[in-house]
Amino acid sequence: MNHKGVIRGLFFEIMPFIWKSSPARLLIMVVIRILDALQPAVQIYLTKQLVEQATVLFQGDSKMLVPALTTVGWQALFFLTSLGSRSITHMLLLVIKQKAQYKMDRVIADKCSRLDYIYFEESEYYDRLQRVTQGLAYRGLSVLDHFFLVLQSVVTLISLLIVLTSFHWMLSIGVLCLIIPSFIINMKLGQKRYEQMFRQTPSQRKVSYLMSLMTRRESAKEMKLFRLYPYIMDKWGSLYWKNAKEKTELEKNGQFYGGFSELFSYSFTALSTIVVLFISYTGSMTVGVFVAMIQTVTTAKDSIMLIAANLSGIYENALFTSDLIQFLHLPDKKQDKTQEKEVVYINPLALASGGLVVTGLSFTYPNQTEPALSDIEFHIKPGQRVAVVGHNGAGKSTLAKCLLGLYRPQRGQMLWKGKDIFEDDDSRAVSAVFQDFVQYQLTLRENIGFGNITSIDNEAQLEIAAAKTGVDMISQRLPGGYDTQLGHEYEGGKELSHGQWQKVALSRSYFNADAELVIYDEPTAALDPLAEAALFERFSELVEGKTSIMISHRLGSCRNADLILVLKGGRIVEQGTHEELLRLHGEYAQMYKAQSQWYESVAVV
Ligand SMILES: Nc1ncnc2c1ncn2[C@@H]1O[C@H](COP(=O)(O)OP(=O)(O)OP(=O)(O)O)[C@@H](O)[C@H]1O
Repeated sequence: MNHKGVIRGLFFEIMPFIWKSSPARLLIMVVIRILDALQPAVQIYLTKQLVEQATVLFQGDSKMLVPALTTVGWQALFFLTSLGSRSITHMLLLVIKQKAQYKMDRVIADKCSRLDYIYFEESEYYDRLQRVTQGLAYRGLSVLDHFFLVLQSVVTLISLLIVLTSFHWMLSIGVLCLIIPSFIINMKLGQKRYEQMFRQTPSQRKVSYLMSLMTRRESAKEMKLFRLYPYIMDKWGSLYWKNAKEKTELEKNGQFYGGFSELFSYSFTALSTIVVLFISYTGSMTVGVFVAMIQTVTTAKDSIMLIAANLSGIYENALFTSDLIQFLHLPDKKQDKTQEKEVVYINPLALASGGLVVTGLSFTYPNQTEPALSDIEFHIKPGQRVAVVGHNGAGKSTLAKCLLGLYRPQRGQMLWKGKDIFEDDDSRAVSAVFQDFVQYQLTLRENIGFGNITSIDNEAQLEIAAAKTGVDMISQRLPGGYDTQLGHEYEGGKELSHGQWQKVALSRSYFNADAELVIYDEPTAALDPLAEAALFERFSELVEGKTSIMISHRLGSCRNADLILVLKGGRIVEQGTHEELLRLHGEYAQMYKAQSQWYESVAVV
């Protein structure tokens, strides 16, 4: 984003966003800050008064005592008012920030919910997400602090400039000139910090990843077993220090140029004092006015430095929030420019019989040249049980994700009951169990109920879904039954075995009674042989009335399927029933023979 874009984003997106999150509080803040900003001018006036009254008092005129004490009283009153307003604004700002943070986090989560799943497969996405969340937590809302400080300093400065101009116009011009070097230096530094953060995001992410390898439960087993700690720690350390040194280098430059700016402002104050001294030499000035002038110049200089620092602070933070703006402007649907507009022929007979019709489906992952799926064609009639088999990397999971509408294929069509899967997002009609299913660190009830969130409180449906996979038995052994917190991440959570978690994931898919198409990607990989056999025995009953697609490496489990699709190198190389495929003596027959031979040889041993 260029300078203009950053400023536009700040004024037309970030500021209105913050404003809308708490307009009344912000308005009160603005009023209090403006009143507060007039304080220095009033204090300088009162100091001048006090010095002049004290001078008269020192000359032995005791009548001046009461007015002098009154001035001290006013000073104390203003001090107390400013103290009160400071704590009010502190509290107001806290609530404003909480509200804005909440709204921003919601907007980000909402955006994530709308983005195509394919974004989540890209490293650039994670880099950006890290910058966005970091930018928000540490930067986005600091704009607000900087804004208020600028507002307050500008009002203070204007009031002081009026005082200075009444004394000598050159002093006002001099004060104003101070802003230029300070602003430029701070702005350049801010830009450099942002560029550095942008450059370092991938390696920062790697630093966090390496740290998590050393601290997280999932990796602890292998880290200890393979004695990886020293190696990973070295890798983490060198990357950590590479980033840290770059940051130190930048800050060193910052300090150097910052020193210049300080020197410049000090020279100005010294020069102004000399000018005021020369003028006072003419004898037209009282001590009170002299003190007031010096104080005005110093306070005005401080206001200028504050304005410069905070303006560049706003710019720097705006650079950080520009990532947020770009993130929020990402098109929800990832448009693939290479998408071919070729018309794909669809068999009208297949279409008429309903079910799932897939024609000419091709899909290539972003940043890849080789397609993961090419020219996939098949037809599944309503209620059929289909198995998808193939070697590792053949494209089975990719096909499942395409069928679930998670990936948008570059070519071809997938029609469910005559409607394009991608265009017609009726997610309630589809359910799935993924290879890498989620172990929600929440209650067992939620872990199952998430299969159909609208029915999460339906106790009877929960019992049925749990009974189908034996989760009802697991629940009986848990202290809080279905309301037991699962997992190890939070206090009081009960951890399940991987196979038990898989049963819970299966129950989740059964919980969606409305699902007409169910896709299972290796649903029994973690189950013990008895549990797996029991599940397959009842499989027909479990998926009764639904169309099901099961990806499995265990070919024995596919024997009863109505249709078996054999994938190889992203293409369907064979399709038919178990008997038909065996008769072909092709890929499937070879895989089946290899597996059954292994079982037989194990039996002989
Ligand atoms: N996110 C991704 N980005 C790029 N390429 C990918 C991605 N996921 C998978 N692939 C590639 O796509 C191909 C098909 O992968 P897929 O996961 O569909 O295979 P699979 O048949 O399910 O394998 P397995 O049996 O091992 O689960 C592989 O060559 C794999 O390297």
